[in-house]
Amino acid sequence: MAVLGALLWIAVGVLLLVRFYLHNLKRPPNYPPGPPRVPVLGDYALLLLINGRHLQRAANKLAAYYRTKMLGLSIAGVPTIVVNDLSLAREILNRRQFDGRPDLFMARMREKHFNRRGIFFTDGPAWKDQRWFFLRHLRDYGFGRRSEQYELEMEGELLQLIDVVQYGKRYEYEADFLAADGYVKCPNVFFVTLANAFLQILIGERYPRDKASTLIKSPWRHASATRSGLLFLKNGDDYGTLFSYFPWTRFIYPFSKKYHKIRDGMMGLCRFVETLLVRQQHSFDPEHPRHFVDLYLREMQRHVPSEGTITFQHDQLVVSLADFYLPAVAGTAVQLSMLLERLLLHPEVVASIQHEIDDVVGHGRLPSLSDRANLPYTEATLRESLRIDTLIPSGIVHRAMENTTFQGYNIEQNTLILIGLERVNNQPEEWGDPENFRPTRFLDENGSLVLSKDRSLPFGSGKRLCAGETFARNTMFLVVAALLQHFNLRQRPSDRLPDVSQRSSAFITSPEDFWIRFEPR
Ligand code: HEM
Repeated sequence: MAVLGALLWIAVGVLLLVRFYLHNLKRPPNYPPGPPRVPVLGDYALLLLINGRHLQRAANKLAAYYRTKMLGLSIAGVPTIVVNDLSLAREILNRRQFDGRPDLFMARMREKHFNRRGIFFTDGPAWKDQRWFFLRHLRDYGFGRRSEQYELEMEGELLQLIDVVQYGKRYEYEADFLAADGYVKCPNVFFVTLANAFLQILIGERYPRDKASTLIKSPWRHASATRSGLLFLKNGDDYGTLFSYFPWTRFIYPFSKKYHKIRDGMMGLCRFVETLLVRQQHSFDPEHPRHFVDLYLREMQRHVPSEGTITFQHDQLVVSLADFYLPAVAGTAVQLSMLLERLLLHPEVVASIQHEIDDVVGHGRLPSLSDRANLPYTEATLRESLRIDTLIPSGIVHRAMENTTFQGYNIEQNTLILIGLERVNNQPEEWGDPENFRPTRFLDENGSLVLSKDRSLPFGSGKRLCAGETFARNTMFLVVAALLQHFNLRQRPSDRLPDVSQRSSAFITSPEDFWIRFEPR
């Protein structure tokens, strides 16, 4: 009897082991090449071990080891595919089955009550309604078509920026980004300009220079809206962080520290958006919508929510607006800073841009969007910066919405899909010398811009293409052209040249904050 009992226990043990193996360790059939499945954290632990500061580069290393452009991983038991090739990336981003987003806890951390809201990390009808509404109504304000109003307002902001960097601090809060010796801190110096450009579109208001401290310093315990947003961008990661797979780890030190940075960052940003909304709601008249937020508030009134519908509600608006504010201000400021670092390393590029602007625009007025077509070298430099310094190294994670196949491999529903945008934009087979910052790669022998030469994907592609691409490109062009028309770039004599290999990467890639002087030409 005792032997029978022992045999029974052994059989149960073996069955449990087989079940554990099948569920946790065995790679799914016909799955892209990659490492064996590791229990618990899965390949996330492996990526952290290989390069914890840069998960996209860790995935590149694994892909090179397995000689594949499509790496099959398992992140805490969730099948995950990393695509590291331009044509595969284009193909997958343009297949509707891959337009989903996973329901990550990191994404839920962005909402007061941990609901899934906004545009970045939602899918299905709620995402479609939000994205459509935002783009439909922002299209006329520089998000699609050119907008006279946006361009006029931008001109005002740029004149102020030029004054700020040339004549220095006038208000106490400006000490945050203006030093007494005339040097300015990047990316902070761009926060007011970019926030005002965006807020004028959204709520028809800007913060004049004497009142712009709100955009830099927060009245609350935490950082300002933009710096709060940066906390989220610099502490989140491509895979959704550990909290997405084991939310309970947020209670355990040292993980709790990181958790609070992400959570407090997003709460700070949402609180800022809430205060903007309260002001608008007080004076809202549905008969006379004044700006985008009024149009949304009117839609909220019209929209009778059916059970389970979450579109056009207050909390949805807050997170969606945060999803626009975050890249429009924090993201664009970081991208501009990375470009300035490149320009410090390449004074010959600065000289060529200045030469072009002097020829085409002169000094009597600021460069405008009408000049863009006549400033191909400047435009090519911006494109080269977006390519070589890919802001979001793995894009925003996608989700397979149904069982399907891709390149002959089986892709299960709910597989996570990461597109190695940084790798794609720097793939040697595509670019020849991707490591060189060379704007002329986008020009022909006459110096004209050839758009077909720009195969980079800094903004993604397909239905989930960045919603702010046009706005970002236009705004960056205007800022860079205005600054280089007026100034040369100088570093402190004691500072070393930027080392772009030292940038860290989380949800976005970003350099350490640095100081620069805009010296009048
Ligand atoms: C240099 C600046 C920017 C870069 C490099 C960038 C890049 C990206 C990338 C790679 C994605 C993910 C695409 C995907 O899921 O496949 C994205 C999504 C998005 N971007 Fe941007 N972006 C920038 C600026 C902006 C601006 C200025 C805005 C709005 C004001 C914006 C709004 C969005 C939104 C709302 C999404 C989510 C789209 C969706 O899921 O449907 N971005 N961006």
